Amino acid sequence: MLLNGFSAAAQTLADEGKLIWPGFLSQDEVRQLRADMDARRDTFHAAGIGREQGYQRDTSIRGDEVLWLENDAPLSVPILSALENLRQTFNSELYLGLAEFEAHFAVYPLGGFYKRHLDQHRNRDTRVVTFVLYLNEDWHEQDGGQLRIYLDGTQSGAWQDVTPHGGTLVLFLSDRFEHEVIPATRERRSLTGWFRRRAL
Ligand SMILES: O=C(O)CCC(=O)C(=O)O
Ligand SMILES: [Fe+2]
Repeated sequence: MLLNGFSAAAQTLADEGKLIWPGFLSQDEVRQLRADMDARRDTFHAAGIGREQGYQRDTSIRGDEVLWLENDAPLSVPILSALENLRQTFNSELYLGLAEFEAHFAVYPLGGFYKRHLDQHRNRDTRVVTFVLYLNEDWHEQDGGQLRIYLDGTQSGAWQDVTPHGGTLVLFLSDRFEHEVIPATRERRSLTGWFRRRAL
């Protein structure tokens, strides 16, 4: 796991609003986290959209299954403490006032997708930075499953596709980039979450 370069990552996030970081985890670490997911596979549930009264499950919008992780969940790779260090770096370098993070494992079944969306909930904008860490083995371009990041607000606007190679970490400002998950021809896994400010 890369434990340096966090300051440079903060700078890129400040300059560009996003950061693609291939090789954040080694393939061996990816395998270990996949095993952690497998051990918890029975406890995953269909992901929803919105929160509290607005919460709903809608498989026409997203088709993944998730397992929320406690911040001290015992995993084979200390990824949660690395994310905690990243949170602290973003605070000290960028004054983002990130109070905490939330994270879940996600599994998209074959053909699964998540339609274009913004990660902030309409009534509670506490999500500041989104992170997605891919946990796939031997992913190829033709397997699909790209994360499509829209670079401006318009439907016709340009986008950037990220192939979900195992070990790649993606970070972006949650209120800036709409994005979607393109269907894949195989199961697609990740650890996804958000650095958040405290609700006012
Ligand atoms: O898995 C991805 O690439 C992105 C997932 C996502 O957009 C989300 O969970 O909000
Ligand atoms: Fe998202």
